Amino acid sequence: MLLKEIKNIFHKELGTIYPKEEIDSFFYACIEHYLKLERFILAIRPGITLTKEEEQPLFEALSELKLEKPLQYILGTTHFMDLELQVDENVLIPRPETEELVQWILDDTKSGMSEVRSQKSGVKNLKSGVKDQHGDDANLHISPLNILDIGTGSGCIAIALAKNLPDANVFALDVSEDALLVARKNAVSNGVDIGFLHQDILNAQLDTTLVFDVIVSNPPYVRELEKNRIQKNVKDFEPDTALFVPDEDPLLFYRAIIEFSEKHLSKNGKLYFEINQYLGEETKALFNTRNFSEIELRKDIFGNDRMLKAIKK
Ligand SMILES: C[S@@+](CC[C@H](N)C(=O)[O-])C[C@H]1O[C@@H](n2cnc3c(N)ncnc32)[C@H](O)[C@@H]1O
Repeated sequence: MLLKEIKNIFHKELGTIYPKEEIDSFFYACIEHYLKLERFILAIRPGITLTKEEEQPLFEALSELKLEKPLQYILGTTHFMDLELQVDENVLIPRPETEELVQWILDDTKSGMSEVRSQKSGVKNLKSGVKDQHGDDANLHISPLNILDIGTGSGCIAIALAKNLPDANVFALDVSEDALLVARKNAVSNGVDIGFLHQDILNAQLDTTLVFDVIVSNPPYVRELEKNRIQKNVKDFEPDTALFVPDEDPLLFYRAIIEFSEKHLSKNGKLYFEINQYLGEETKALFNTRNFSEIELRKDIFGNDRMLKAIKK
């Protein structure tokens, strides 16, 4: 069959469910993924014809798109920052808002490291004046950062941090063994070394000597009452354990992670959260009686309260 005919079938079959531009993007993502064909192929070879074997995965993807299965689960892959990650229905599909959270941590951490470097090399300079080829103190030893990602899912946060902070020791924790399996594969395919922990954060049993400099979490935060605002493709296909919390106690994970951080975050260590946009002030208030300072709420690119940072006293 002609490729352009298959494109028309995509539009005919999906036209009542998705906008035209989205159907185009599904179609081009499918031909790129299954057939390694660029999206401009139809412009340069309008008569391109596929064999039955080549058509088959496109029609299979079409049937799943009709059921509103997310394209990332159909293709089994997605992008997060500059990473390619494997995803399946055991893990949440990483969201762009979470990229903003990771970028916040990277900006803070990189500027923190250069401050420490310049302070230390300044002091040392007075005494020895020894510099390496980059102008840094040759004897300067900065101990590696220990970072923990709680509720790692696909591993997106932990892997992006490990990739961008190659000197850090990164750990990632999840209650779901199936999610950890996916995260492990993603760590391998992206060439990073991560310590995985299978734990329930609501009842964590971690050695008290394990202390982190940065703890980050995007825990489940969608209330049952918000379910009807959520699109069918999220509700029907993404894992409930990754998404939902009870209406009567929507911040249970935040409370547990703050308590955990009282024990496992170093002095001046930083805690970062992705949060429910409707519960920004309530989440911030959880820190009122806690041993934290400089609580900062931040909005995402859509203008919603989405991130929070706190520093352990
Ligand atoms: C919102 S998803 C975030 C996944 C990933 N970090 C991301 O940003 O895309 C929340 C994750 O928390 C995990 N989770 C749920 N309950 C948990 C618990 N009690 N202890 C540890 N992890 C839990 C889920 O399995 C899921 O992977």
